[in-house]
Amino acid sequence: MATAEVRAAQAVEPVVETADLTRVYRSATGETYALRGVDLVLLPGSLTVVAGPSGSGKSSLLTLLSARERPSAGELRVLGSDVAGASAGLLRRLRHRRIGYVPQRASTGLFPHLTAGDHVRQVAAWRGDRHADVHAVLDAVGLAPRAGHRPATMSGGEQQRLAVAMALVARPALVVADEPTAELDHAHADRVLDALAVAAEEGSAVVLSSHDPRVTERAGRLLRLRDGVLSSETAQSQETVAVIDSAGRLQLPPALLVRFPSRRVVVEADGDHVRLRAPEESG
Ligand SMILES: Nc1ncnc2c1ncn2[C@@H]1O[C@H](COP(=O)(O)OP(=O)(O)OP(=O)(O)O)[C@@H](O)[C@H]1O
Repeated sequence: MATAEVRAAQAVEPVVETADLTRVYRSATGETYALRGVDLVLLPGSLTVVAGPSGSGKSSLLTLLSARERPSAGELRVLGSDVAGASAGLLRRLRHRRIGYVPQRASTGLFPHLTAGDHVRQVAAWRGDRHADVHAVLDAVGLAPRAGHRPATMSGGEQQRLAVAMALVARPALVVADEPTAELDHAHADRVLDALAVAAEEGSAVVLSSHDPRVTERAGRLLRLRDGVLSSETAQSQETVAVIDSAGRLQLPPALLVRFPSRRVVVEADGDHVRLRAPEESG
């Protein structure tokens, strides 16, 4: 008998929801399908790692999830906003106030005239937190001694850690980091991963991309991309956490969905548990 036990928890609003998400780059030489129909839900308090070979679509996915670009097709809701239909102004406010983003090349998000401390203070102000503990945020990524330095006098790894500090200050609801440990030694990579994990524990939805096994093994949830398609998903805990939308619809992960080929389910309530069972075959 096919059954699936789903923890009866309070419905949690997803931070990101995608359906059939597609990204096509068009150029004079033709079209490149970077993402082909990605279905994904990111919940508050989660740490998700996206892995996959070079060119598999990781940066394209993270750019969309951070509301930096619009999808070519499919649905993308970020913090309640439809990214395809939202105005440019609304997306800019969303990015400034509620989304921390670490670009693959950290230097692209830095201002030459600001010190490391000023960068973090500026982002905290965008997020409406003028009393953020800038020293603590820099210290979390091992950058407190560099608070007075400008980007030109910082190494690539220091700039990357500064980008992480800017992404994390004032605890945005969504943190998106594109290979945030690529330029770091093991000790600093661990420190950055610790800081990202703390953000997830404190309620942010954190999603990062990486090739590094040291990063992927720390993922609460590991998604593998291949040729723009999500090829597998692994959760560290064995618990199945599904999403119930406001209309009461339950989205089962693909591994459970196959247990219900008729797309019909018997729902049984038993104390604290709700049990989903495939109906008996008739005739
Ligand atoms: N601006 C662009 N114009 C045209 N094609 C692009 C553009 N950006 C990415 N692509 C293509 O889209 C596909 C996915 O690229 P993407 O950068 O998302 O992969 P990735 O997994 O992040 O790679 P890497 O690990 O090397 O950073 C690749 O085939 C890439 O060449």
